[in-house]
Amino acid sequence: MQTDIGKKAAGEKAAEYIKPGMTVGLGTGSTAYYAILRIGELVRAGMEIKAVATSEQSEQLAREQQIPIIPFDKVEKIDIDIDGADEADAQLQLIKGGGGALLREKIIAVAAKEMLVVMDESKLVKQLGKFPLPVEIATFAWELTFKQLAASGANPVLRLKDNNRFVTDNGNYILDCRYQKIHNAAALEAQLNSVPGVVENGLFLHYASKLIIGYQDGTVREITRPYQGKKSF
Ligand SMILES: O=C(CO)[C@H](O)[C@H](O)COP(=O)(O)O
Repeated sequence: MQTDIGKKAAGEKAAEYIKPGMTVGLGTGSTAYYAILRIGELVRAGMEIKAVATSEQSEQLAREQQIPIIPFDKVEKIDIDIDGADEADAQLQLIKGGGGALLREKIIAVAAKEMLVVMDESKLVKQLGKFPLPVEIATFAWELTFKQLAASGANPVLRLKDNNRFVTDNGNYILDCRYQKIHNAAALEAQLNSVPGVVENGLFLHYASKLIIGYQDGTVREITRPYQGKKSF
């Protein structure tokens, strides 16, 4: 597929930032996939790293690639998190969760010193919101949470998979909220987080330190936020 050239270029470029001894967060999706494959090659060539995964799917892929996955009680720091995005703007604000892994992805992104976002050129937008914003919700009385979000103008749609309700790795549902344009992402994030039943939302506003954008000709462009000296904990 043509677009995979950009995804592959971005994923492989991100792996260049990994150094021996690092603990790496492994993202989820078809672009993070290419980073995980490349990291697997590095590991099999002898590079010693540790990793944590943002989904069961990525953990399984990592294990197939012989990447050592460590339990969370052994994590002292996460040096780099490499993950995809559904949309990103030039301020490095993201919408994530198209693959349904947003909660685990956000937990890892917050803990990582650096978050590298791998994406093809189609994901870079002037304004967030065209991609429906995934909101993970508790299954208990989900219909009421749905109504609360609908009343706030979110235009939610319950995510389905094979005609059944999509269930996240955490046992929750996802509402895809169709805003079309998000004018004040920080205010929207605060409003969503104030609704009981909302577990997490797909706005990642402050976490990305670098966008690695892959193009169909195989080149990459990077947009970097000045390093803030962020610690894991
Ligand atoms: O947030 C995600 C999963 O929850 C993915 O990172 C996002 O959906 C991008 O995926 P892809 O690289 O396949 O386009």
